[in-house]
Amino acid sequence: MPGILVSDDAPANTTQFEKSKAYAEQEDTFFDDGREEELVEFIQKRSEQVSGSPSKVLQAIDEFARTQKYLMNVGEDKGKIVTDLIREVAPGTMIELGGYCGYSTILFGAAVRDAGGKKYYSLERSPKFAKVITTLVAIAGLGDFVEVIVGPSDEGIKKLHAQGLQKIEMLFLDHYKPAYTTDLKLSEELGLIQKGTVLAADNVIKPGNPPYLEYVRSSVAQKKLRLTQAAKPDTENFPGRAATQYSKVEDLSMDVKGNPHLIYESRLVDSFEPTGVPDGVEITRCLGVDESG
Ligand SMILES: C[S@@+](CC[C@H](N)C(=O)[O-])C[C@H]1O[C@@H](n2cnc3c(N)ncnc32)[C@H](O)[C@@H]1O
Repeated sequence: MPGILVSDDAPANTTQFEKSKAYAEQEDTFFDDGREEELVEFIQKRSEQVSGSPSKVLQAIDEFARTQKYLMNVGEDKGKIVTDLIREVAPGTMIELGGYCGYSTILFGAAVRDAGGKKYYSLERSPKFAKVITTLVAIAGLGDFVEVIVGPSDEGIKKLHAQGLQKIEMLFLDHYKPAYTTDLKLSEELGLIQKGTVLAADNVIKPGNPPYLEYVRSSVAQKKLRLTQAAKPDTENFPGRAATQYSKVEDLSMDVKGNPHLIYESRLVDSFEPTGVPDGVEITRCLGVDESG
């Protein structure tokens, strides 16, 4: 494929992609066409060998995506960026937006558990995919550690807040691309984003997420100024089919303003999609609140 750096032996997260590990190419229709059920069958057939081992279940999911059909997982290279961060932050709880078949759920759930954490929440809109996550998480032995919350992410965030969640320690954003910004602003309004909160956002290069990058890289003054201007729909400025990626444009509230006083420090970590296509993870840390008014 053009534009892809390849090597047979480079380790993950260097400037090169190890092509022997590439997933099957992404087709025009690349999810919800029966492949998720095929994956469950593939893993269940191997359950004796992989049961109770997150890393073995992940290897089996990778094997399916390499030899059978593409899966829209975060993959090994970008996954390592986030697991390294989990080891550093050691969050008590972590939330992901968009769980799909549970690859990130198992990879990051195990990392949070191994770092001494208490719970991993996976917010997944599709009841069918939520069932796949629950099945594979149970095979990996993480059934008691992971809670899957079925429904749109904004409802899941509000539910967790209503149940007493006071702060988001770590958030992985990997769902409907325009909802990254809206859900972050909602979390800000609920007071869940505080000094020390760490955000990891997938796919900020492929397919890209210009509104999210603009928001987390803005100063407090820039965010305050933008609030005085007319609001733009969150589906604007998306490349290709990113805005409609999950079959239809989701309803996103235009009323969510966020908290412009939160100070962020944000940086891109370059990496690769599991197919070898260049992508990156945006890592954002909340440094506190600007009290100057
Ligand atoms: C790219 S996949 C997630 C991949 C997963 N994080 C992994 O790496 O294994 C995106 C998922 O987000 C889900 N999704 C889309 N919009 C959503 C929303 N508003 N709330 C929750 N989940 C959503 C889709 O159903 C899909 O399963």
